Amino acid sequence: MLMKAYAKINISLDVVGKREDGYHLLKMIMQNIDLYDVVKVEKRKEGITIGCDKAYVPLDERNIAYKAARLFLDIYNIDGGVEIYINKNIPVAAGLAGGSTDAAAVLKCMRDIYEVDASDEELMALGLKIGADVPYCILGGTALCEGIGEVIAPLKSFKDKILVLVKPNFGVSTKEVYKALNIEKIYKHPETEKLIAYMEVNDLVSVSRNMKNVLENVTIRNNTVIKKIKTKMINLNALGSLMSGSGPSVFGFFDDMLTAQRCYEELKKDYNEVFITRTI
Ligand SMILES: C[C@](O)(CO)[C@H](O)COP(=O)(O)OP(=O)(O)OC[C@H]1O[C@@H](n2ccc(N)nc2=O)[C@H](O)[C@@H]1O
Ligand SMILES: Nc1ncnc2c1ncn2[C@@H]1O[C@H](COP(=O)(O)OP(=O)(O)OP(=O)(O)O)[C@@H](O)[C@H]1O
Repeated sequence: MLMKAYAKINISLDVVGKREDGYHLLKMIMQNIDLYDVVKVEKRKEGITIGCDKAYVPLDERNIAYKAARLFLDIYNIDGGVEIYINKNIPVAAGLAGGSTDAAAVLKCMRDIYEVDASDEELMALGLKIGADVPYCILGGTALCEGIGEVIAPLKSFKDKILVLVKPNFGVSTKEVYKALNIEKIYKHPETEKLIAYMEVNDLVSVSRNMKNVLENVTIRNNTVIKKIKTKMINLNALGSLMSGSGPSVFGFFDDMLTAQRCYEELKKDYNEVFITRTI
């Protein structure tokens, strides 16, 4: 079975508290984009094997898709295995939920191929054991995510918005970014309700001007290139530009394809991983 596993961007990301176990309480607007890995899952008599077309992705139990398969087999008491192959197009350690979306696709494929009668909610609860972004990746689309990411309310679709996405030539550790955040020192929080209202009336200009991610300043502190990309995008007529998740990927929204194309061409001169895509 083949499945597209879509990347996400954060149109906003707010941290509103901290749990006793150190996990942060969030309020964020998540949005799928038309950039995806292709995940192939096939039934096997026993064992879990992972293959991938990119050498830098781990192929053993460190792969989050492996963890998803292991958990699924254990929880549903399945006497069998799977062979997984990932065509990796989503940049890694990028703030785009690349691993989480693969894990979500594996859970959904295994539900089908092993004919397990599990609801999306049940799969989301299972996904949460693997990572905080996995429940959203199971549902996808446009959504407000709270809790540590697992309390999900679907929002009106915000599809077909053009964006340019740049992944600078380094990755960041989500764990380290959250560790370096001082909640008391968050200077400006996103106005999430206002953003949702703009999204509901498809007002891309106002959404772009008000996007905010409180992790941005943390990641920028050690990686000034993020600021540089944001400025360049704005100078190339992006309506607004923001870092996604814990970074370091940066995206900018555009009114039209021609302007986006121009920005894409310029950024391509300096960065290897540049994409022109749409929200879906
Ligand atoms: C930055 C985001 O991508 C925004 O969607 C997510 O919050 C991160 O989700 P994720 O990568 O699936 O996170 P996990 O794999 O569960 O956790 C990685 C690390 O990030 C930190 N973490 C994650 C989620 C959260 N709500 N609070 C946290 O403090 C924890 O230290 C954890 O050890
Ligand atoms: N299937 C997978 N795809 C990509 N990376 C994976 C996968 N499984 C494990 N990893 C490892 O997970 C780490 C984080 O990669 P990932 O691409 O998921 O980060 P991310 O996009 O920043 O995630 P998030 O936005 O959820 O924080 C990397 O160090 C990578 O080696």
